[in-house]
Amino acid sequence: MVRVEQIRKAGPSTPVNLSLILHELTTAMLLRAAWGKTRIKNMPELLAGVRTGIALSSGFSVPDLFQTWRRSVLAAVTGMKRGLESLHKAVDSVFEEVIEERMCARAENVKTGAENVDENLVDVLIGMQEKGDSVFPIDKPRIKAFLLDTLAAGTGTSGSAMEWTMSELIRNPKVMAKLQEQIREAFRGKAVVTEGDMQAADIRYLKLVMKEALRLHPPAPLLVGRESIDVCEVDGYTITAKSRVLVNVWAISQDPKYWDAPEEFKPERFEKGDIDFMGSHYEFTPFGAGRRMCPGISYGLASMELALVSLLYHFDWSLPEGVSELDMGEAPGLGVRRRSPLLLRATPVLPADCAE
Ligand code: HEM
Repeated sequence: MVRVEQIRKAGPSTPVNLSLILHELTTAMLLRAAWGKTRIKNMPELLAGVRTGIALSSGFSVPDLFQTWRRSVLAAVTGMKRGLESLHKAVDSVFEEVIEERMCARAENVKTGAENVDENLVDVLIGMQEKGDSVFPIDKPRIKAFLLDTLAAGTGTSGSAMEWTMSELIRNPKVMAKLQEQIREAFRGKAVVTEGDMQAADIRYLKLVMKEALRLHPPAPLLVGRESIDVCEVDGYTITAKSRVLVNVWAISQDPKYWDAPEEFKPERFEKGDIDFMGSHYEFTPFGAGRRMCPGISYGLASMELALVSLLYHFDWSLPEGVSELDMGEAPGLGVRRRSPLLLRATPVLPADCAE
């Protein structure tokens, strides 16, 4: 799971770039689930294209302010059209190759009568295309759009959630110590912690820590933009029909109207009460709400739990020598990423030590 060996190799005195490790990990995990491999050719181009797509599809853009023919003219003038075309060029050939490869593998399996034991998301989508669904027909462009959506929505978000959680734990050593104690107690003596171990253990404090990190650092702070269907009034402002609406989850989840000492990292605030992130408590919606709510919530939470447990079970974490305070600044942009990479020292803790 987490590159425990890679981190261990760095030794306790060399800081590891945890931001990089976590983002590579989430991308590799998603690629494996989506199309069955963790590395592909043109990977940097693909990931750069995905980032461009996120930037172009989120936030404010001048063409959005107009609803007439001016929108398409402005899209050309402001470079938005050019950006979308280069994004298409970067990602389309990669997706084309992946789909072709899986189609050949499926055809080969049919020919030889072999079972597809490693079925992945692309296989499932091709299967749906072959069956033909009259209500929700799937064709190749839709498969590509689905892959792009999953890659864009599922990698940066999980990686960012993990790196902010580790950042808050470093800043709050008592919380880190309490969590590590529970994790090491739950998995006493195990050489590695597996998904099965995690399900059996159900470490409640970890869930509270993750909730609190997502409250302070929601990875998609403005959610996915909505369009109003009818004219409506909010706080005395008239919102016309077909307006682009952005919901500022970041501000809402730090609003003192709903949260006591909102700027403090206090996982215990979730101990009592039933606030969860399933979209029915509007003061806390890091995964959004309603029909466009994150469909990857279970996958995202499970991978976050497993990565955090591995990091906290196997290592003690500290700031690099000579650094007394962690930079908690956010990078400009619409995803809330750290301004500087998270560099930390990792001191290995042997499973045998956890059994003491
Ligand atoms: C901690 C991790 C994650 C967080 C915090 C997160 C958060 C979100 C949020 C806030 C939205 C927008 C919801 C709305 O507007 O109501 C969203 C949409 C989405 N998420 Fe996630 N997500 C995470 C992980 C994932 C993963 C791992 C996947 C895929 C495996 C995924 C797939 C998607 C998809 C496909 C959408 C819909 C995009 C669209 O509507 O076009 N997410 N996510």
